[in-house]
Amino acid sequence: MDIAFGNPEANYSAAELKIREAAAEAPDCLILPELWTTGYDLTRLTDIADTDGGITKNFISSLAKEYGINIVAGSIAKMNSDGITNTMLVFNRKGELIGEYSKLHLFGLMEEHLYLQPGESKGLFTLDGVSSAGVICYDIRFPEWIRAHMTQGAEVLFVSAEWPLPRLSHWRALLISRAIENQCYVVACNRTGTDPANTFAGHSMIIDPWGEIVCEASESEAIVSGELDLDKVRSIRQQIPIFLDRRPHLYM
Ligand SMILES: NC(=O)CCC(=O)C(=O)O
Repeated sequence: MDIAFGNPEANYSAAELKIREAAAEAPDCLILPELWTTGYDLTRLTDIADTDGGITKNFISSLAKEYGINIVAGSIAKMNSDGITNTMLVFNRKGELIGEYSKLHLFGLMEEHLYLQPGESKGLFTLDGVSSAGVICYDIRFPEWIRAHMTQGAEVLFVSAEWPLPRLSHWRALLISRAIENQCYVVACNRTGTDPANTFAGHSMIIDPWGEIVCEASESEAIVSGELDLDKVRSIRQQIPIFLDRRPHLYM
């Protein structure tokens, strides 16, 4: 989706329409992009961040429950007692909040470090019995961070992003690499449109554990969908058993 700069009201309305449109197809899971309620209006976050994520939690929880779908609700600027974090919220089919992950690596080029606090813990959660991980945008440049999730059994990596167009080739290459090296599905959602500083790349995509693209959007707004065959993860992990062949005691 495109994101209205610093305008949560407009973004909740737009997201609701899109969620209802996508939910009509009865998917198992939906994913939204990074900072979808505010965009990168960082200088105004103290006014527009969501306190404890309360508004977004109620909003997404009721949609997840209404349609009986899992929602990886991208990330939002969440106002906490000790600052603002860029936080992913994950809801199950009952509308229960089952995962919360704050972006670990803040992206200096977009001045995140000046306005946001980094997270301190992993983004692991289980959806419909599937062990999954969620990370945010710049995090995909840190393969060791993704690996730390995969060694704990994750089979699907969800990525929410606001990734700019000039680095579209990095977006695609990094996501495909994370899928191949971890033999996992990558389900990645990136915003489209522009803000005062950037034009964004779109190209939300799903990649299978062999590195093949299951579906990919263009630079325009779109709802793209694909099917995940988890047996594929398991058979590739048996065929080329990288998790057994690792020699981590020599890696430091
Ligand atoms: N929002 C982000 O974290 C952007 C990361 C990015 O553009 C990159 O090149 O890395």
